[in-house]
Amino acid sequence: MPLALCTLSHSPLYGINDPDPSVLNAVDAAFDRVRTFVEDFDPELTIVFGPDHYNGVFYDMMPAFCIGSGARAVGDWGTEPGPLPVDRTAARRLVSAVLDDGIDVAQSEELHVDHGIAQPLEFLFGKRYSNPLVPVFVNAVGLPLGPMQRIRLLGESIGREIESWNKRVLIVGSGGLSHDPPVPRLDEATPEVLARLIDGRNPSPELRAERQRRVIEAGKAHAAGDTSFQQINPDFDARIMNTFADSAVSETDSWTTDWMEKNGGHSAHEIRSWVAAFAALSTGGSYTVTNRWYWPVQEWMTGFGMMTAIQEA
Ligand SMILES: O=C(O)CCc1cccc(O)c1O
Ligand SMILES: [Fe+2]
Repeated sequence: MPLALCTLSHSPLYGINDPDPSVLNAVDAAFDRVRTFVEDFDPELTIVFGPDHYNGVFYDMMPAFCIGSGARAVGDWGTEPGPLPVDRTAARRLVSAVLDDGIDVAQSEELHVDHGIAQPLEFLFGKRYSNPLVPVFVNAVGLPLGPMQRIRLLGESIGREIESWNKRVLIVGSGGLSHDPPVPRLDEATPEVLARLIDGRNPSPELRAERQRRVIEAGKAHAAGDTSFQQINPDFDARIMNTFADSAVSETDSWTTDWMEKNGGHSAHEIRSWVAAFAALSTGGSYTVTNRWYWPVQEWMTGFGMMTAIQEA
């Protein structure tokens, strides 16, 4: 039974700071194509790899990656709050299989996910989706991060296991390409920010609104040409997407955290979700990238890319 993949950038500024209609229409048309791709594939299960931005996972216990055998959306940036339709049995089997492979994955029976996982699901399945899924948190902002090889091995381990289930499984990878939005960082946190990075769950509506306002302002400034932000890097993004299109997933092992940050900005680590997704797809043999799109969108503060791929029969 074939596996299918779609990897896509996210940006909470979609629908808030929108680019020129010609760009927005092109992105929306691509989303329509991706949705058709998913409907045609008709997944029985969806595995979604995505990051968190200190809305659901904090430094009180920061795992490198964590499989959610239960999950709830925190509802940031207008995403729907509440429980996710997690296939607990499938998720627990994945945890066992990955541990058996010698990868010390964390498990959560109630993984809190933010727009990093909720936004692509809503884009793909609509607001109130009920199709079974397994969310996998991939640490991309809580530095320090381990080597890229580990995320590839995690993806491959998950890929081998789902391959053995003989089900139509859709693999989703969520994250921006090059981008550097104002996400707080441990190494420069004031005591007040540090407290939020350790224990920031259920912020007051005022605090959440203030954080979001800061990101919206940054997006506006970025779009207006403020160069104090690290710029979107289309060459870097093309290199990333070409690597996946060329089925060269293991080349990502040599990408260092430093290299990714210098060329792609701090949030470029979200590409780890794409690595996990393509690694999972690659375990069943060769795959074909059926579509790819890319726009550098200043208003959304990110290189915005999407790819779809299927296993070759
Ligand atoms: O709310 C936040 O902390 C960061 C929001 C954010 C902005 C642009 C692109 C992203 O991928 C992203 O996640
Ligand atoms: Fe993000």
